[in-house]
Amino acid sequence: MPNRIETSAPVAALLVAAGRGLRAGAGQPKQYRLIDGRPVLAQALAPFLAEPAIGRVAVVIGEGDEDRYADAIAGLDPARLAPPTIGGATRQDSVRRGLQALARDGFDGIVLVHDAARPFVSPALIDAAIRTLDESGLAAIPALPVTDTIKRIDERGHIAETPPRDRLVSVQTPQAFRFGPLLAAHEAASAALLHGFTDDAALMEWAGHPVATFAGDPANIKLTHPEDFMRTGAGNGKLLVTRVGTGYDVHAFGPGDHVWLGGVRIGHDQGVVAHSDGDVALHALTDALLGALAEGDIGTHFPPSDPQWRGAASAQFLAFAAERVRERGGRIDHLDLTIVCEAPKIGPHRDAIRAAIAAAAGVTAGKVAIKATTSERMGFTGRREGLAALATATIRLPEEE
Ligand SMILES: Nc1ccn([C@@H]2O[C@H](COP(=O)(O)OP(=O)(O)OP(=O)(O)O)[C@@H](O)[C@H]2O)c(=O)n1
Ligand SMILES: C[C@](O)(CO)[C@H](O)COP(=O)(O)O
Repeated sequence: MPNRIETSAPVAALLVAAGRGLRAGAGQPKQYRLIDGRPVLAQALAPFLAEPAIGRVAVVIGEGDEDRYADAIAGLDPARLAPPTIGGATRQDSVRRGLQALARDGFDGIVLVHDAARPFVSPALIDAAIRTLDESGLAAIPALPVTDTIKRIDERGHIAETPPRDRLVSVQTPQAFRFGPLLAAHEAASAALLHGFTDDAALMEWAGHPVATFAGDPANIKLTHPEDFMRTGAGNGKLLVTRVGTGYDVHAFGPGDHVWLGGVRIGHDQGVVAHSDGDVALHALTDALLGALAEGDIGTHFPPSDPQWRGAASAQFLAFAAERVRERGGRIDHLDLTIVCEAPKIGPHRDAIRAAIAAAAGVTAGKVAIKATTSERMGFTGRREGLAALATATIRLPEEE
């Protein structure tokens, strides 16, 4: 826990929330959508309201968003929350209007400008912003090294330049500034009819001020596109609820020299009697996912009567079910599999099976558990007449209406 921050000047936070969220879609501004049942804006505000060094928190909202805003902040401590300011057509305009409102209230000191669309901002990052600014001067912003190679393209989309990567960073918010110079830079840019600045540090650079950096946080993403909401687990802005499905499959042994289990070909003195490749593990997992989705079973989607599935690789069945989870705005939390047979031995193939299942389902291997057991020579598996698999799938799906 860092020490309480002692600053040389009062600190305010300005959250810009006047955008329309057109790239994220979903019919409403993204800052009012829910993640884990809480509005994005409320999540972005909470750590600023909780920071004792911040004396005032101001929000810029879109015209007509007053009711949405009131709903979103219900339950937050209103004591340090200033009445909202109405924003402008661009982020730059919205920040300027927010700064002007703070100036009208007589504020001067340090201001942290933050995107309401970054709800995962941590107390540690806010702390770093204030400390770095207080120690370094007029402007301090969070920066992360880029991991992709960045190129500049020409108007035809052809590469014009590949700048050396070791000096490139991507920058986030909160960005911390001395209030007076930031407001002056905004006013000057506006007077010069320059409205294309995509962050506030760029205005300070334009005004000739040095801008320091401190370490950004990879978790502090800006929700921009629908996939960003998918990654957070916030399918369509609805609360995600956990659903569990189970699956079971058996196949009789028959002539052959191998079996397929969990997408892995395992040499054996018998094969299995099946329409597809007879992979009981993948069939049980497919049914477990379809059960959690309440979308029928493997036979509903891949009827054994359909010749196209003769000898089919069962990984495609599991991949289909996993894709259905994603198409419905959900995510797979865990896949648990038990294979029941006297032989072949599963142990030597466990890691390969785990990796193959993870690849087919599009999850990390850490979300796949593989267990095996004999049935102590009892029943059809004990008599080596066939093999069986049981599976459980735990997923999260947007709550039903
Ligand atoms: N006129 C605007 C535009 C943007 N923002 C805010 O600036 C932040 C970053 O902008 P961006 O991600 O571009 O949000 P939107 O403008 O809402 O998105 P889009 O461009 O897809 O419509 C967001 O918190 C957004 O609400 C703002 O206050 N006023
Ligand atoms: C301010 C910002 O979040 C820094 O990365 C970014 O520039 C905002 O860009 P947007 O196009 O307004 O989302």
